[in-house]
Amino acid sequence: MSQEQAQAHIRVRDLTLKYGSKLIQQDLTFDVNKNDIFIIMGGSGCGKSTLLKHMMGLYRPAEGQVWVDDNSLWDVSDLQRRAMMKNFGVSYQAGALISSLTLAENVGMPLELYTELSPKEVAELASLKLSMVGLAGFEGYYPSEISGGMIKRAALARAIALDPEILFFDEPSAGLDPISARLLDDLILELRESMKSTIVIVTHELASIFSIGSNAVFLDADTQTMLATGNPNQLLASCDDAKVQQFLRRGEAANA
Ligand SMILES: Nc1ncnc2c1ncn2[C@@H]1O[C@H](COP(=O)(O)OP(=O)(O)OP(=O)(O)O)[C@@H](O)[C@H]1O
Repeated sequence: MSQEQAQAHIRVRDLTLKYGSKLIQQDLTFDVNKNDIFIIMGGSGCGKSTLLKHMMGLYRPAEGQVWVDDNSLWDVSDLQRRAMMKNFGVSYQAGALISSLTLAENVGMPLELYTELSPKEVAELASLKLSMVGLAGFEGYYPSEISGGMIKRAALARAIALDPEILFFDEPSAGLDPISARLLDDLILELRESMKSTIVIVTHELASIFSIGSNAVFLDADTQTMLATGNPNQLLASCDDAKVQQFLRRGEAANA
């Protein structure tokens, strides 16, 4: 293995997450490897979205570091951090698309904001990104005119508009029926291959966790820290922690 492969893409070290004085999570230390589909999992309200926002540079941690390659997000200048964040593509659970803009305009927005491309080039690139998520021909549609699954796909197209090295998705398949959720999982796998990106996902969909997750961290609300990290299938097979087992077995007897 070369040295480049040996170093994790994102290294979270001794991270403490707080809102004001309210502690959410502490002592978080784990690695996200290049090309991982890394799942942040855990029960409701344990701090998954909060961790994601800290990893993407939106919130400054109370303690600890988030390293991306050789740079610690909060130990560089604001300018450098913004440059690092240009390599991040983001899709949130809610409000993913602007309803008054067409799909092509939604996807083109980051290109208009962050590049010097001409309107024609923006339109062409937006069209290409839409085709990458199976939405060729839907450039002129408004979000209200397409299905929930297509909206999620368009949100992913917008997240990949700038060819980011790292994609952060918060509950990408929330609210979808199982078949549409499965199709979205397939798409995420395809994007990982075509973009060669590292993907960090918040989800509590067990089907997704097991089918696309290559690596994961489990957060616990009671102890306010992580109880496990690793491949979800391996955690299911060999993690000793009862709460992790209970979660991965959908609440079925942890001692089974
Ligand atoms: N901006 C905020 N200010 C203060 N507290 C917050 C803020 N955002 C979230 N919280 C609190 O932090 C805790 C963790 O929230 P977070 O949304 O990160 O959890 P989660 O694991 O993603 O939850 P869910 O699975 O229900 O979406 C919750 O108690 C929540 O109420």
